[in-house]
Amino acid sequence: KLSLKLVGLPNFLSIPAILKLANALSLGVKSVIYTRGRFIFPRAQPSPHRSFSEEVSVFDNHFGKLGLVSKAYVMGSPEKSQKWHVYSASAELGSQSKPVYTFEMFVIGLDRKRASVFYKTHGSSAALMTEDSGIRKILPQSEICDFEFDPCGYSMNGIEGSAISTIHVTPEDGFSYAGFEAAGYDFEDVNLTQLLERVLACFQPTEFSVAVHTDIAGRELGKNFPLDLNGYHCGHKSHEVLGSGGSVTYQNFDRAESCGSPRSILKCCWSKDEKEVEEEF
Ligand SMILES: C[S@@+](CC[C@H](N)C(=O)[O-])C[C@H]1O[C@@H](n2cnc3c(N)ncnc32)[C@H](O)[C@@H]1O
Repeated sequence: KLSLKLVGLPNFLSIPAILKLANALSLGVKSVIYTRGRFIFPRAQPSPHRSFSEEVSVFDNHFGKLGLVSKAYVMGSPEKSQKWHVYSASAELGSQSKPVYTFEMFVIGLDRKRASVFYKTHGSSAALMTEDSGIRKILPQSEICDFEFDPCGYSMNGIEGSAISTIHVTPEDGFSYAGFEAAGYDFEDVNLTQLLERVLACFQPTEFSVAVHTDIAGRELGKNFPLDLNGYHCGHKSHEVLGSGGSVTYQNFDRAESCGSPRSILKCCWSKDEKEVEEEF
């Protein structure tokens, strides 16, 4: 299994190189899944990243030749600009008995104080950012390799047995966002709602979306998740069955303007003058 997280501009040039290396090891492709958020300033992007259909045709060109059958979806509310694009291609229906779950969160509009942790200073370090942001507490048993960018920004990869996690933070005010992904965890052991709340506590975003992917049909976790989340309004929820027999559940959330509940882990301290990322369609 090979997992690539591409932050910023996706780069598909690695696909032929990966297929060539796999071929040299006599490894075939059983299934492929590609997910991405919305297209921001699509006309300013180089081909094939101006639209999802362009990206899908590149994937189909590579994986169709290998006999994989593909499906592509755009998930999310028609009223929301935030979307979840999913491309899936597979050679056969999954035959394993234990599902592999992937949990992805995309948070937008970070609380300024939380975002300030991810700015390089004289005394800062990636390890301190991991501690001070609360990222260390998200999956406390994981081994973390973290990196601080100059003048700001943060990335980490975590590993815990066969499970992995990754976080990438763009803290610049006005267009701040962060991505979190955890794959290979047994979400019967790791409570998904608590995991989600630990990620939210690090960033306290104005808006976020969650996607839960399972590679086996009928083993969805996302259907009744999250049950109850204080401080946020649940938005549109969508569910798609993938060609491989797996599925994706996707949901948007917006911060409630008043969150007086004593159970809330979130502070209502966002400023209304923070603007959403501008975009073109
Ligand atoms: C978390 S990084 C994304 C890095 C991504 N994992 C990569 O390898 O390109 C994005 C944040 O780091 C900042 N940054 C600083 N130097 C950068 C660089 N050389 N490449 C990418 N991002 C950089 C950006 O302004 C942004 O806030």
